[in-house]
Amino acid sequence: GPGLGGVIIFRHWPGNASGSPSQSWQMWPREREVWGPLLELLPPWMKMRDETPELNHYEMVECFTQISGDPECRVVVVSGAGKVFTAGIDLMDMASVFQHEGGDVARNAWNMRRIIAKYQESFTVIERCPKPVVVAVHGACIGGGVDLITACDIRLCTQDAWFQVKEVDIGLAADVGTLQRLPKVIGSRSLVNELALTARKMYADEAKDSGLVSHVFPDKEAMMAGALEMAREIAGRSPVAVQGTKVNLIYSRDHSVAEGLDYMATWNMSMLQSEDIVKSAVASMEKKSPETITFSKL
Ligand SMILES: CC/C=C\C=C\CC(=O)SCCNC(=O)CCNC(=O)[C@H](O)C(C)(C)COP(=O)(O)OP(=O)(O)OC[C@H]1O[C@@H](n2cnc3c(N)ncnc32)[C@H](O)[C@@H]1OP(=O)(O)O
Repeated sequence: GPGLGGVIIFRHWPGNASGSPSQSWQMWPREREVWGPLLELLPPWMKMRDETPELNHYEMVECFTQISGDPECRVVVVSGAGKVFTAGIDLMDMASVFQHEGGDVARNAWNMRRIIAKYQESFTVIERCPKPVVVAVHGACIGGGVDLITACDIRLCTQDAWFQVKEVDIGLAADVGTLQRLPKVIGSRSLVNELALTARKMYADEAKDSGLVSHVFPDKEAMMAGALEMAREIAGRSPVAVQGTKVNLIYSRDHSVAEGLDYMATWNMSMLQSEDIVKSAVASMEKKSPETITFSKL
């Protein structure tokens, strides 16, 4: 939107018209106006995604791949529509995707591995997107929802939010990111283990105390206002600086300090030559906010 450098909001709702959850993604009407014509150009198999659970991951991968390469977009806000943020995987879909009718174990297993990797990719694509992703959680955030939010950069929630690593309750070890990313988000390994092994609910205040979320808002309206204000602040800063910061934070999380510093030096040997630095330094000396600067698209 004007002045924002592009904030795109996608909503994940856990209830279809009849009230039962589905793994569908919906754009806000304003975004649909922009993206609608493009959706018409998609091949038919992509339009089948609501009916074909195994294809659902394409929506996330397609969406974030487009965002990654879209110079108009500088930051993303993900929120949920309806009663809760997300009820996690559609248990009805899961039954059909994972059921087996005989066949060779090795071939079944190989196929299963391929399916799991596709599901994993639908959240890894968020982390790989160089644009920061702010996620705003209200109500329940269950199972796959925790996988999703741990791949985001900034987590906000409402006072009524709760989080549940539910997988052990449905007989599986979480396999699309929670076990890998949650320990890097929450400082206490013991708490991560407890949440993942008992599937107990964690409510907003504990989520804040543990570091899972950085802000708790009284209600969804206040949270969305806070999320959009945060997005506005990020979008108002140099995209070279912002995207370089996200990429290097994630690289450093997964590498030693020495490797991270080495990567950073290689990164900034070109990025420090950006015109954004001169513009930002001049504005800073003139005591102007970076938001007053017009940065070129990236
Ligand atoms: C490769 C694998 C990739 C990802 C794996 C992810 C693993 C997970 O996500 S595990 C978590 C799975 N989710 C759940 O177990 C959630 C179960 N649901 C609930 O806890 C509750 O329904 C609720 C979301 C907290 C909402 O509660 P409430 O407001 O009381 O509504 P309900 O009456 O319970 O539900 C309404 C309606 O929705 C159906 N439903 C709820 N959750 C799911 C679901 N995950 N999948 C399918 N259907 C669900 C529920 O059965 C009700 O249906 P009716 O037809 O109206 O009875």
